[in-house]
Amino acid sequence: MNAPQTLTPDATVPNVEGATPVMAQYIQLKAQYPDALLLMRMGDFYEIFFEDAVIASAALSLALTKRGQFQGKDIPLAGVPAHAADAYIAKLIRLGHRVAVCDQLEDPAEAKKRGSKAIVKRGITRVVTPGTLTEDTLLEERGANRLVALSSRGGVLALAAVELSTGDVEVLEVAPEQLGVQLSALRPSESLVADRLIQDEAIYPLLKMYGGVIQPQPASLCDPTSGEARLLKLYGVSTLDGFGAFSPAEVSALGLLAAYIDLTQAGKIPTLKPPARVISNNYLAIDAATRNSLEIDRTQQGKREGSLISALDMTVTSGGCRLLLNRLARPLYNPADINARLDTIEWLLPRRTLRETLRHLMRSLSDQARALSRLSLGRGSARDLCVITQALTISEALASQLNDARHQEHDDLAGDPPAIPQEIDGIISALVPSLPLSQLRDKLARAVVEEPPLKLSDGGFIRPGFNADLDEARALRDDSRQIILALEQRLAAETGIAIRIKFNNVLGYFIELSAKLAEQLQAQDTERQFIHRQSLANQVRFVTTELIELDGRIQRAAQQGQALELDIFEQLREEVRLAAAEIQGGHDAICALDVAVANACWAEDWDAVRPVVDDSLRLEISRGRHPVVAAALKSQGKPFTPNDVDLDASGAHAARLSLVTGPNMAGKSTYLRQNALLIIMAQAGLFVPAKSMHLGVVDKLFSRVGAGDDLAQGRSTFMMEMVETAAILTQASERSFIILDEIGRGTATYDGLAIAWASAENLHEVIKARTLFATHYHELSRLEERMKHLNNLSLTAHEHNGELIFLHEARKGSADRSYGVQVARLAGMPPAVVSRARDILTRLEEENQTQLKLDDLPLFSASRTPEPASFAPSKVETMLRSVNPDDLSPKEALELIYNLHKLL
Ligand SMILES: Nc1ncnc2c1ncn2[C@@H]1O[C@H](COP(=O)(O)OP(=O)(O)OP(=O)(O)O)[C@@H](O)[C@H]1O
Repeated sequence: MNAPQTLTPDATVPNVEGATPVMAQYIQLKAQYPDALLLMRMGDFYEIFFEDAVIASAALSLALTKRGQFQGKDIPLAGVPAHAADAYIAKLIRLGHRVAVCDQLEDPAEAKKRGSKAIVKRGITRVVTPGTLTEDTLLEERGANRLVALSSRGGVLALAAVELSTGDVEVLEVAPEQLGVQLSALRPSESLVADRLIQDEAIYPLLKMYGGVIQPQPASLCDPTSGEARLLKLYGVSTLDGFGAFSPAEVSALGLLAAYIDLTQAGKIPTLKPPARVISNNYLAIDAATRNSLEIDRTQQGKREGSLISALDMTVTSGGCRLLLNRLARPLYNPADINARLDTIEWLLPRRTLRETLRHLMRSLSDQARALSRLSLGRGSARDLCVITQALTISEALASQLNDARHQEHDDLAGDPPAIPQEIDGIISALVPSLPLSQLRDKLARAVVEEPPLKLSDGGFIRPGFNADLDEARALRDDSRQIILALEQRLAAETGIAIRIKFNNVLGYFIELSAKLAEQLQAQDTERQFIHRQSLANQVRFVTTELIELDGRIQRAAQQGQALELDIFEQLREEVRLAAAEIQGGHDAICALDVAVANACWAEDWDAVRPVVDDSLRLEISRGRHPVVAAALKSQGKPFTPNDVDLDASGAHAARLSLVTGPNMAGKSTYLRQNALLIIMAQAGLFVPAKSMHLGVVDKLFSRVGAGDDLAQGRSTFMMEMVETAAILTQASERSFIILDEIGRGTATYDGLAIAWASAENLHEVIKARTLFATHYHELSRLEERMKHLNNLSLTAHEHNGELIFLHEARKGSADRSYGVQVARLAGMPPAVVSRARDILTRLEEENQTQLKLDDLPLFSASRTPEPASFAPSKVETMLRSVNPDDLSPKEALELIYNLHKLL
């Protein structure tokens, strides 16, 4: 990752003395964006000069040459062909650079009219940064690309996020200890952060880990009043009230986004949805370490393959896939909202033919959201218009399929029509276009050819018959070509020489003859009809007055045709832009439909069921399966053993904490993770791989499963383990779900056992959350006798003729041994080491080294001594630390006092 740099236009006037006009233009533009690599369009190339050329040539393996001198030194030069620029830009972005793209703002012919020395007008058309990409070629198809802004006002921290390619904007207030949860859920590619917050010791490491490329922002940009003004401009509204009430911190963060969009899009305004205010309490909180260890969207090695999403994803559109990812990244908390999603899947599940038809229709869709965003940013091509047309047509077809299914039911069943899920109802209304939108769709279909060229400049994308003026210009151009042909034939007949008329961009139309024929022509051309234009090695080129005239006519017709096409494109683009909100609504509906259909298909394939989700404190799963491990085993033709879990935080119907023991490799980790993953799926509103599941919603999910070293932060494995366990013990509530795998194993046996024991007691007695606690400390199983709401589970294995057989079955009771030595043998340890280990083990067991007098210990509650003085900063201290008194207005200072008071 690059070191943070500022990306702000610089107003300093550079010294261009002695530079050629083009170089002066380059230097002036570059001075405005000193931190971005400047690519300047010159003809068919984007040229890069000076230091940028050196950097880009090394990064892109380009030849580094020179062009002229400036202030007595050679000017380094590198260049990339304009048609391939996107690929080069993508590479630079991936390497952490920012790229300012400078384009020609007029036709070079226009510049020539101002005089032979006049240079073409050029300007920065956009600054490409990781979080503001919109080009398909630069984006990951199935992932979100977010830009976030982090700001604080009056002691309140706020995060705003935008996904430019789909127009989604979110904003939320976030408690400092929840920043990791929220950042890791958003996974931004780029973060705009108020300068002051970067200095904050608690915040910077989180940004470094989850924030993507960090862009510090000066305090002046964080001011909420100017932020509000920028937002009003961005949304084209006169007040933000229509979007809801935002706190000064939220407005400040949104204002940072607005400023950056303005800067990087060179003033072009994207069509964004109104900012959605995220209430963190409406979602299941999953902290970053838990998210990592559960491998929701990628494995710990960073791969999609092997993650939860890769096992579940049967979506057929990229927007649907992004939505599924979002839903898994941020599962819901409110049972009613969860059940609304589940209703949809339940409705779709038995309707297999309908599902197949819907999938078939959706499969042919291109990425409509991204096409729309390009069009609103003044980019995009005729192909993007086709994407919109096709999406609107398919939307209607999808709506009519859903409607038919609804009516069919009505006909099939006597009496009242069955209730259709609310979500499906909403999807249908969003998919049926309003009259103006369906008229726009028809117009687009009439206007744009079926397969338009990639680039607008290639022309030919408007259908014949759509615009009379265009048809006329084209007819003239085509007729003229006929006339050229006729002229060629006439001249050939007149001269007796096989005249060939050719065309190039420099000369226009010309006659080209071999040197020998040219000599013959000139010899017989007494009237000097043929004017010499150019001599090449073997060819000579001529023109005639008639040919020059014709050339002019043809070029004018072609230019007029092209200009007309571009005009029509602009008009259509504007009409699409004006209809953007409705088009986006339809797109969102398709994504939701895709996710629901995909999960219904997945549920059918995997025999998944609808979880019963309510506000109890239960977790009861019968024959649950790990979605990823079961799929991996199935692909190897191996079975997966389903397992049950039964927990109740209230302790009324089942244990609150299950201690899971069992030999190595017996499946403890798989069992723990499987239950956490099923909770995530259920709260994301998805069917789950089990025979049945009853879940009282979980507020926070914690997983402490095999942490790795975090050497970058100077934390050892054991330290990481303790940091994560501490986070659980301080943040979990009765409504949380916790999985703890072998805590305490990274230190000496007694220390580890003592920590594991005390943690288990604390979870049972104080936190009272539903917990699965896997351990190799078999001594802990004795806790079952001492604690009312704790039970023992074990994953068993049999030893048969020296062979270990794993049953992978979670049963009541505890395991007596770990079979570690046998597992070491299975892993291929040298036989001598295994045999020696066996001897040592027997000896140790005989000596009963770990036999402790633990039964004499008083219970946790009884042994609790007064809490030692806490060294961690209090919430009041944290809030005070996060403000800079000099930044506060009197109103904000007052607000801060109120916020501090609330913490008491
Ligand atoms: N329910 C199951 N059905 C079938 N195979 C399973 C099941 N659970 C686990 N396995 C297989 O057993 C292997 C080991 O499982 P896991 O890592 O969960 O064991 P463990 O008890 O946590 O081991 P250790 O104590 O050594 O960390 C898995 O990779 C998987 O292939």
